[in-house]
Amino acid sequence: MPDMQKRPDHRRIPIAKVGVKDISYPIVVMDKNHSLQHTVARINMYVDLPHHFKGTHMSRFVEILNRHREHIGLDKLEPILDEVKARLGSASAHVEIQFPYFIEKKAPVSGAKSLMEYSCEFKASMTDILDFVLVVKVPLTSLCPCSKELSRAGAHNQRSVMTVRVRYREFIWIEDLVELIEQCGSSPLYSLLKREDEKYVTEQAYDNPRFVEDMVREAYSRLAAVENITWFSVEAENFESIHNHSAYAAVELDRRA
Ligand SMILES: Nc1nc2c(ncn2[C@@H]2O[C@H](COP(=O)(O)OP(=O)(O)OP(=O)(O)O)[C@@H](O)[C@H]2O)c(=O)[nH]1
Repeated sequence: MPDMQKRPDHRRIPIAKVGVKDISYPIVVMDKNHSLQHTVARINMYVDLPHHFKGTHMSRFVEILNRHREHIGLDKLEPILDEVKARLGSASAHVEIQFPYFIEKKAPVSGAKSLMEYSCEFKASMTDILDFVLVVKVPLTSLCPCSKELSRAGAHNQRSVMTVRVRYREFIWIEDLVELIEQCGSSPLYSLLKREDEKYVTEQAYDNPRFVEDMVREAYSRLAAVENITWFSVEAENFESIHNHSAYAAVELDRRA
């Protein structure tokens, strides 16, 4: 059969990333409290393509995933990227694994247990050495300090999402990152709250007003104190309840030298 992908291309334009996107696939993630957690990811896999080839071999990405199907997790990223580079004959390879991760939380007063979902991502690239970034999105409540100061009663508050990205030397638990980031808003979120919990989190948020700037500065201080983290970025987006737009802030620290 003819193989179009192998044919030459004469435009002299190399492609930085080409591959497959949004493959739904079961994976296994290390769970701090239950050793392993099975979840379903959306996976993207890319390679670079030199200018002289017409196309890449899309089927080979999926073949490689299938070869590791028994256990696709953090420890498999390096072997998968090595294999992608070798099978596709590329100089670089990238894999992005986005998945929902569940953490059991206890309501602050009643102790009622519930599962909270956190959107996470493993982003790994390989040229000569592996570059790995862990991404975790943490939803929070934020309450506006300005509104609290100005208003005779109440203060506007909203759901916020903080996105933390880290590079590190030694393994970091998703649970520990979530716990660190949850300290940075006005109050954490829970899936299940009884009335006594609702009173508690409402008052907690009122007692801890935070601008979006306060949230990223708080996260910066806490993450910078963790020596194991070599690079991080933090974004906060507050889905304002008095505006039809969001308040946003971002910070970054790079200690790789
Ligand atoms: N490169 C490329 N392939 C595409 C695209 N859209 C669909 N495909 C299909 O991806 C399929 C798999 O390609 P290959 O991996 O080269 O398949 P193959 O030649 O059977 O496999 P190998 O022998 O391992 O190369 C082909 O049927 C392509 O038509 C595209 O935009 N670019």
